[in-house]
Amino acid sequence: MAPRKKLKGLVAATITPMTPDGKINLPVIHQYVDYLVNEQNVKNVFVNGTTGEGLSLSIQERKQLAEEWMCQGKDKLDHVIIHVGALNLPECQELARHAAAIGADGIAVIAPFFFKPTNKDELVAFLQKVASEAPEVPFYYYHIPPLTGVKVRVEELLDGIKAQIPTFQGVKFSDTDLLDLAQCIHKNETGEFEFLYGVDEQLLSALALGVNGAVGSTYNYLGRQTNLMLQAFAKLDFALAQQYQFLTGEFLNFVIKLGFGVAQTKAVMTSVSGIPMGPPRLPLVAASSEFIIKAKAKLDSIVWPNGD
Ligand SMILES: CC(=O)N[C@@H]([C@@H](O)[C@H](O)[C@H](O)CO)[C@@H](O)CC(=O)C(=O)O
Repeated sequence: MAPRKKLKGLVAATITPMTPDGKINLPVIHQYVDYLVNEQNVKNVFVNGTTGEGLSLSIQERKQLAEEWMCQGKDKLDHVIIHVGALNLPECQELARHAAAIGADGIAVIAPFFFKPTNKDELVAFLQKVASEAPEVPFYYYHIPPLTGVKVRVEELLDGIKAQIPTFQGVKFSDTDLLDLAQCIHKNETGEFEFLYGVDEQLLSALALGVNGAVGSTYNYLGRQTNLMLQAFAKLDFALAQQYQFLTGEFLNFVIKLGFGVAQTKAVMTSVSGIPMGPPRLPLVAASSEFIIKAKAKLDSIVWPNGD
């Protein structure tokens, strides 16, 4: 087997394009891949996660989307990570086997959040049963306590994890607890695990702690500017890196006040890229036209450093 390319840099948490009548819109993905690669310089994707409304899709739809991303991303994308988390173990396992069969570069799993694991051992037991169905595929734990309500600290979860989950590759860390994140990276002295940060408005702080990359919704349409922030950081030009973070933050601060979630992300992406992302699926409802106009005007008003 060829040595695995290390996952670093930006990963777009993909949106699931939908038709106006609410079906998944697979033909759009070809254009979507080209847009990410050519316009945003983003070559990694995280499919069927939060932004992709993964938990609102049927198993069949999730498989079709995973297949389409693999097919359209071939020779264009570096990493296609498929989120296979669900509320029940058999569905997670089925999706993990499917992701392995289609050659996914990694799988990720959130904690189940109806009946929740109450401690590290229960959570790891669940993750292990999913990971073992795809024994050749790198496994990421998707930590997103604001949505799952599962607050097991990741630094605890890491202790002994490789013995229980030999494919354990890292964590998609979508939480603001930077103490937990810092302790994870501190424990990862040998660098065997990857940490991908998931709170886009705070990425610069996570870079300072040593994360390998980031998975997020805004890298769909602010990937180019965020990549420039990563470059500035790598060159130790912290003042420039801060400017980029402040400006992406200015946009997010503005839209968060208006009410910002996956439905609004779909609308912003449609308006920035011109690719029709369609409406979200219930219980989410489409962004208002007032939101779309205000968000677009805000984005257009931002003056990026060096005219980028
Ligand atoms: C709660 C949430 O949706 N968080 C987003 C962020 O990218 C978020 O949209 C961004 O930081 C703006 O707040 C990601 O962490 C989600 C994500 O990566 C995914 O779709 O799987």
